[in-house]
Amino acid sequence: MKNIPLILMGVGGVGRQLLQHIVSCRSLHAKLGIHLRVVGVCDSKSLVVASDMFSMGIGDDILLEVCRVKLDGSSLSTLSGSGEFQIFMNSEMMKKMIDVAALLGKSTGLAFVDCSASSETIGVLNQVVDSDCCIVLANKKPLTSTMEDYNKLVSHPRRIRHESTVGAGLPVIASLNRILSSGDPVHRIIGSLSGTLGYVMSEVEDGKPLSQVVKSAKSLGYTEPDPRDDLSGMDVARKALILARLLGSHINLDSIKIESLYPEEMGSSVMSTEEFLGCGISLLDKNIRERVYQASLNGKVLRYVCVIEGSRCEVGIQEVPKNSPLGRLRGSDNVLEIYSRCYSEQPLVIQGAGAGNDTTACGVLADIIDIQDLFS
Ligand SMILES: NC(=O)C1=CN([C@@H]2O[C@H](COP(=O)(O)OP(=O)(O)OC[C@H]3O[C@@H](n4cnc5c(N)ncnc54)[C@H](OP(=O)(O)O)[C@@H]3O)[C@@H](O)[C@H]2O)C=CC1
Ligand SMILES: N[C@@H](CC=O)C(=O)O
Repeated sequence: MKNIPLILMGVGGVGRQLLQHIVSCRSLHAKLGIHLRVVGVCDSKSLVVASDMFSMGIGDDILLEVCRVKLDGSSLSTLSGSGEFQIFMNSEMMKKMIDVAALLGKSTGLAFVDCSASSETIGVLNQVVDSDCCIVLANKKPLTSTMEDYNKLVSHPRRIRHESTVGAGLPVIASLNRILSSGDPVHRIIGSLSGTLGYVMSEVEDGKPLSQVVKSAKSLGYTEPDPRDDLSGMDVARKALILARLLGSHINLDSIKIESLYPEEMGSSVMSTEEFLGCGISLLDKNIRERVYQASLNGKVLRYVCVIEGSRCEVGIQEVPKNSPLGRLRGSDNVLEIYSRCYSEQPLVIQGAGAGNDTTACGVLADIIDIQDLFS
């Protein structure tokens, strides 16, 4: 049986769903000759590490209790069953993860799975690649930091997987890698890459107020922890940057033209997420309703579109024909058109659910299985 030891960072919507998938896929994975051994799980404050990380990992009953505890909003330090695991808090966490990476990385191998939404994980990830660890990301921030961080993280392409950073569970990165590795140059990507903004645009088009729709998107697990990351266009810009860098552009986030759906006065330095959702956002209802109406007069609909073409990389609202691939998009679906030498007249089109905890966690799990060859 091939053992894949892993540490999960982030047990929010996606991380919890991943743990549940890992537990429920035990017999399927056993048939494939694979065992996923979870040796550590952390959130923003605590790290739980298996006492016997070389052969046992954290038991499934405890992994499911981790999910229950986090869903209740409690701290991981309230977990029962001491002896099987140890808990490290705050500043001890990072040191412990790097120690575990040094112990397991070059012996059994170890995968760090980042399902957080934080840029604080970049420091750990940068260090554990030096211990030959693998990295699997749903979190876009590590790949959208500086070019130096990016180059370090992708320096061993076999050891990094990040399919869920763009299009959730859709095979976007894998498809692009296949095209690029065959020498077929990609010259244009256009698409709708935000499940939240796709859902928002199609629901607003159906007459619902933006403020109500964004709250639904949050409760459906589509938004970032702070939905302003979606509404500012920043989350789509991160996806665009990941794609542009994959195509070979040496650009940073500040090279991307980004249209925000809210003004600076509603930014995170001015009001909390709760204040924004409680009263700020309803002030945006009228403007978007008018824009939708104006577009409809021309037989068009609004979509939040990402365009990458040569050195041009921009994300923002466009009026598109109702009866076009972008215009027909509904709900949280993403669509991506890829134009290359082989796909010149008719693009390669990838479409489907582009957000949600289940599909995202499936994408992460498939990435972990995809690196199985690196483990014994
Ligand atoms: N939801 C979706 O449809 C998709 C999400 N993604 C990405 O998946 C990631 C997770 O999203 P989601 O689960 O919705 O987010 P949540 O906000 O639900 O969960 C985030 C988790 O990360 C933890 N965390 C925060 N800081 C750190 C840190 N420094 N170290 C370790 N853990 C930390 C949080 O801890 P605490 O509980 O203590 O706050 C929380 O458990 C995001 O990066 C998102 O962009 C990607 C594709 C689709
Ligand atoms: N908030 C994101 C989640 C996936 O990356 C989105 O809405 O697309």
